[in-house]
Amino acid sequence: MSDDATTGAAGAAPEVVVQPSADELAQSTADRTTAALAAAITARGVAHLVVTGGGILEQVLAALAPRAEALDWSAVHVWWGDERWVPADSEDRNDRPARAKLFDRVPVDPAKLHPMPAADAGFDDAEAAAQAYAAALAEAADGADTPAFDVVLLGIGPDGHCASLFPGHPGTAVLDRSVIAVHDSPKPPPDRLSLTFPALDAAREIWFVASGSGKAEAVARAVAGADRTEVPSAGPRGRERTLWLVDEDAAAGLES
Ligand SMILES: O=C(O)[C@H](O)[C@@H](O)[C@H](O)[C@H](O)COP(=O)(O)O
Repeated sequence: MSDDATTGAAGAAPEVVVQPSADELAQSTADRTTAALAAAITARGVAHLVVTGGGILEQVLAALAPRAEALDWSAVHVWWGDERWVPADSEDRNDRPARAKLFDRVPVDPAKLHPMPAADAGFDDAEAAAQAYAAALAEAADGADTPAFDVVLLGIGPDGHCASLFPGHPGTAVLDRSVIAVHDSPKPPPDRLSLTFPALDAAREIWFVASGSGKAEAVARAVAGADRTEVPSAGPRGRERTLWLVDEDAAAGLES
């Protein structure tokens, strides 16, 4: 991975877009996602989307389903930014609501749907599963470690985490891999898989989506450019765009 990719220094400065409510945030983010993926397909014949778990992101995925006709979903690769290290049928899996709200409802190519491995998928441990996911990313990447994701949709925790990169956790210091196993996560369940900063920084566009007053302080610290080992959401920056898509409650701590 290059120095630029590891530091994020070359990434785009954050831009903030505020919507009046969570519903308007979900609807407008779905419109924006549809347009960005369609533009990627027009330009390159293929699009790479990264999704994660979380309440507002589930609303965004649900809002994408009725817009399916505006997009050639068969040309979209879907990757996960993080996943909980639990069995495939666990309610805790991030891919379950994502499939139920969107990917079971649109004509995505099953070969282009890339869930992170489940804990009962036959890997020795989460580390081996992380390596396998890194290999799948590299295989789709034309010589790089990861595809240049067209859109990465990230939620943010009240503590400032994104994906499964948590404040002060060892994962925030990993620069030599695209995927890590995470243990002792402060947010349950404790064992997870996550993309790393270098993998996220390789994206064309990173979009944080945040709703509610519980996120206001973390949003303000991240947008102000806190140390990413302390406020991980301050870290990832898209090469072309870093967008903060927030509702008024989540924007409450931002300077106007
Ligand atoms: O696996 C996870 O727990 C998520 O990927 C996590 O990073 C999530 O996106 C944020 O915690 C925001 O979640 P909420 O929107 O539900 O607060």
